[in-house]
Amino acid sequence: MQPTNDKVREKVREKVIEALKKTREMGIPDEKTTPVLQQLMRESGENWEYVELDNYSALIDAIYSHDDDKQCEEGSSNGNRGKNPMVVESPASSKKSYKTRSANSGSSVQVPQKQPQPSDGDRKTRSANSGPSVQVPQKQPQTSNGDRKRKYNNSMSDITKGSESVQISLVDDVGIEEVPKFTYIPHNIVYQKAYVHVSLARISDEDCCASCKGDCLSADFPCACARETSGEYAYTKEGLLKEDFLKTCLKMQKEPDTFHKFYCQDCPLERDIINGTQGKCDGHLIRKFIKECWRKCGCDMLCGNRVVQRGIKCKLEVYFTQEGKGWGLRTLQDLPKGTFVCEYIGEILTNTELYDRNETSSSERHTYPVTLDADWGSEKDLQDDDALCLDATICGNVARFINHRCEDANLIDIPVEIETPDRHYYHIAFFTLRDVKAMDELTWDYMIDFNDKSHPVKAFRCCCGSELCRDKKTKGSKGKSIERRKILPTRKQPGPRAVALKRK
Ligand SMILES: C[S@@+](CC[C@H](N)C(=O)[O-])C[C@H]1O[C@@H](n2cnc3c(N)ncnc32)[C@H](O)[C@@H]1O
Repeated sequence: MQPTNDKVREKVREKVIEALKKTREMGIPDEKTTPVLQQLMRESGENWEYVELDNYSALIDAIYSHDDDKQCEEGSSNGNRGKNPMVVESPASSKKSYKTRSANSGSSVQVPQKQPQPSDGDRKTRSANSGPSVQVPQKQPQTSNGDRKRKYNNSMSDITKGSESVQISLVDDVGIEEVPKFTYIPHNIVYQKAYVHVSLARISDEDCCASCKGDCLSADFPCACARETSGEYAYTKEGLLKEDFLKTCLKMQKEPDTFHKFYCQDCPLERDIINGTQGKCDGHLIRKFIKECWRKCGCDMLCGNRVVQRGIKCKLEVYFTQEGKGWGLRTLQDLPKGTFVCEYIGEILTNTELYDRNETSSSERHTYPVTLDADWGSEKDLQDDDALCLDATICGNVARFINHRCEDANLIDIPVEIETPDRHYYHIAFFTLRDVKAMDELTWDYMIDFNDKSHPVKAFRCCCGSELCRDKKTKGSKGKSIERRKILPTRKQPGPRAVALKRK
């Protein structure tokens, strides 16, 4: 049954009253709020979710922006308006805009905003060659009423610089953070010594479906590429991951001890080069893989067994979280369970290279290396010069912003075999574990054992906010057995960058 117009009007009236109550609390009179609220509603497609977000921060910002614009215009007519001599503008930084977003459509309405007048000389400039960072982050100047700091929405319309088929925006609702410095890459890249052998000759006839045509999912029988998943495709016709597959992958994560494990004689993850010791292997899960059709297959690019290789399709946004986790990733559209979100992309390094990189680089608060399980179960034990990891610190994609959440994260990472028929190198793809609503943060469980006292490096203090957060002071409790990720490489001296998001 449709709600009546009266009911809708009543609901809107209540929402307006709530908004005015909030702005009055901040000493903003209704006559200032009302026109800005009306404009914001028009521009956001009447999206109250956006207006109310973060305790009405978009509305409050818009009111102050409106004030500043007026002051700018007055300054201009007085002949005072001009460029801040302290700011060296990059082409993108000169396009500073106040941005409204529609949570449902993911589309954005740009309201051009004039450069605010400099109140002091504390704006920082950015070099043009430091990755996709094109903003001029500013410290917050005082507003005219002096009691509330003016927020600036540092924003970028597309952090991918056109390298993905969708644009991915970045916003700083808090307004204080520098835009992250990194180079956006849409595909993994070998750093120097990592051995990744891609060649069509390595793909045997049994490892591809050369005789297929069109869409493998529509054929009467599953093709050779479905062999990995017991003769069934991992994807549905709608392009979602199948329920059963998702369930098993999650069970592997939650109850690793109920699955078969491989134990190495000389585990690369337990080597401590500094002390010259070798710990006992904890065992590695033989994980479930997705195998996608690829170049040697006869099907076409729109085949339903090619999802990850077609790249990001969801509307995503990088934003600055309020809980102390730094930047995070959220979806701008509702995502059904089993949706492919993005791959974890970075430079492919050997363990040794990662170790050397960590030794020479300055310590940073956030860490971005993820290990690949690398050939567990193969005949020879892996050495650090062979075992691979993905490091998104310098070069990476949007996945480098996905924060950790203990136990009830909404994403899961699943290994995907595409162009190499072995398990030495593969892709790490993120899929939704349940239906996710627009504007929800996307998170995955890094599987960190926060209680592991024996570990040389303390993981970050977790602020995931989950009721099931593992980073709690559990006196006398050893915590439950989890499939741990550990620091890579183990010979790294304790330091904040040494925590790798490692799966064991
Ligand atoms: C892969 S990065 C995620 C993006 C990062 N927040 C940023 O600003 O670039 C991993 C880092 O984010 C931070 N982080 C992720 N999840 C967190 C959590 N639940 N609590 C606190 N910090 C977290 C930690 O500093 C961690 O080393």
